[in-house]
Amino acid sequence: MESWYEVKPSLERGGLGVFASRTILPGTVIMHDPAVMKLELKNVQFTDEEVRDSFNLLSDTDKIRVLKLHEGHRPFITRLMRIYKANSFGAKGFTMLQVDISGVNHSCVPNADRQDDMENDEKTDAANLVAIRTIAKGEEILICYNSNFEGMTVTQRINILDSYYGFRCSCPACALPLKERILSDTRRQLINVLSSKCSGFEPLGLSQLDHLNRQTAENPSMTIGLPQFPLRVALSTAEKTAFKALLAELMQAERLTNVTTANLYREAAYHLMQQMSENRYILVIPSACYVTAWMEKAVKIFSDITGAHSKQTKAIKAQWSNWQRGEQLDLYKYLKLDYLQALSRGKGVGEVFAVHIGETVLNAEGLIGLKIEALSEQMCKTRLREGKGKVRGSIRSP
Ligand SMILES: C[S@@+](CC[C@H](N)C(=O)[O-])C[C@H]1O[C@@H](n2cnc3c(N)ncnc32)[C@H](O)[C@@H]1O
Repeated sequence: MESWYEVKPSLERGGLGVFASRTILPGTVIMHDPAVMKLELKNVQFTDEEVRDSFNLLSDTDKIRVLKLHEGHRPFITRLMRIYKANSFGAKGFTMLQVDISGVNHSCVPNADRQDDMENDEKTDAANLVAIRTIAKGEEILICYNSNFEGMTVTQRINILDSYYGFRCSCPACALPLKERILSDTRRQLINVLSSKCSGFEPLGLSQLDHLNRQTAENPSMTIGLPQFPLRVALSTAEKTAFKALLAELMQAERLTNVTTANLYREAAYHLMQQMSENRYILVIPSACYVTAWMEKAVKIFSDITGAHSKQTKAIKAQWSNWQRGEQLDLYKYLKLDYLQALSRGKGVGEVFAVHIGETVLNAEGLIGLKIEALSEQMCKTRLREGKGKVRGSIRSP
């Protein structure tokens, strides 16, 4: 099969870069690249001897491939260590060198992602280069070199890229005019707080990166990575809902939309449904609106990124229609809100905020229907306080 890419000089970034040789759709595996070297991070850092011993195990062809790689500027004594540091990627307790993927340049708003290869759910030592949006023929393929960049300000990203990779990033997120940059920095700081909390950790302390430079970069305190501490207090379901929805919105505003963003919307919708199911007999309309809007966003992102007919898009659509069969959402789907609004205005309810779902009744034609009562926000609060929406008997999870 014709290759998806070609390696050639990158006029915009200097050195070599990897370019799309034809249009690449989101989700495409552009490269599958087995690791040629893998080092365990036993004592935080590995030694020159460990790098050399690992290199000596390579075939002659692979040795030549490694020695051709970019050497970087960092002050290590041996050339092998400089090459390894400039081109390897960290993966929990290990670092690995995948020669072809290491030729891909960086952007803080990438169009591709380097992902660990999973075969039958088992992590292999290979990595895949996967398109995360449509990449036009001739466009440079770019990945983000640091998995924490989403939550870092422009200064923090610039300091890391200069200190460890020796270049100044000119991507759209780093080249923003001052006013927009301040806004973007604020969003990124919020992303750091929310993404840490949503993964069960206190936010990463990033302030030391504001003063990082090439001199301080090699201090052991800088190279051990940022420590993460588990959350002191676990998040409530309401916090999970709000944090995940806000995080997804911030990722979208920063043009970082990816499959994780879609999953955040899906999880926010799920947590909100969990809260709704605590008062199964009261349907709060804004809650149903949010669940619907978030699930529609999740479906759209999966469809945009992985394709309208991909396995992932089909799975999330199936999940959404399954959830819509849950009692409250099912009712929301069929509620004629305009009709309810007109009816309730006549009765002095004003804006319909919620409906109280009563028992099944027979109507004039003898047909079975649900007795639905429109509630204003105030009435809804009173009913909830009185526990009138509470589940009687067993509860079906969303
Ligand atoms: C892993 S190598 C990538 C391939 C490299 N361009 C080459 O010619 O082999 C990393 C180095 O590429 C360069 N680089 C990567 N992304 C860049 C960018 N956005 N702008 C300028 N230089 C970049 C830097 O010199 C960096 O240290």
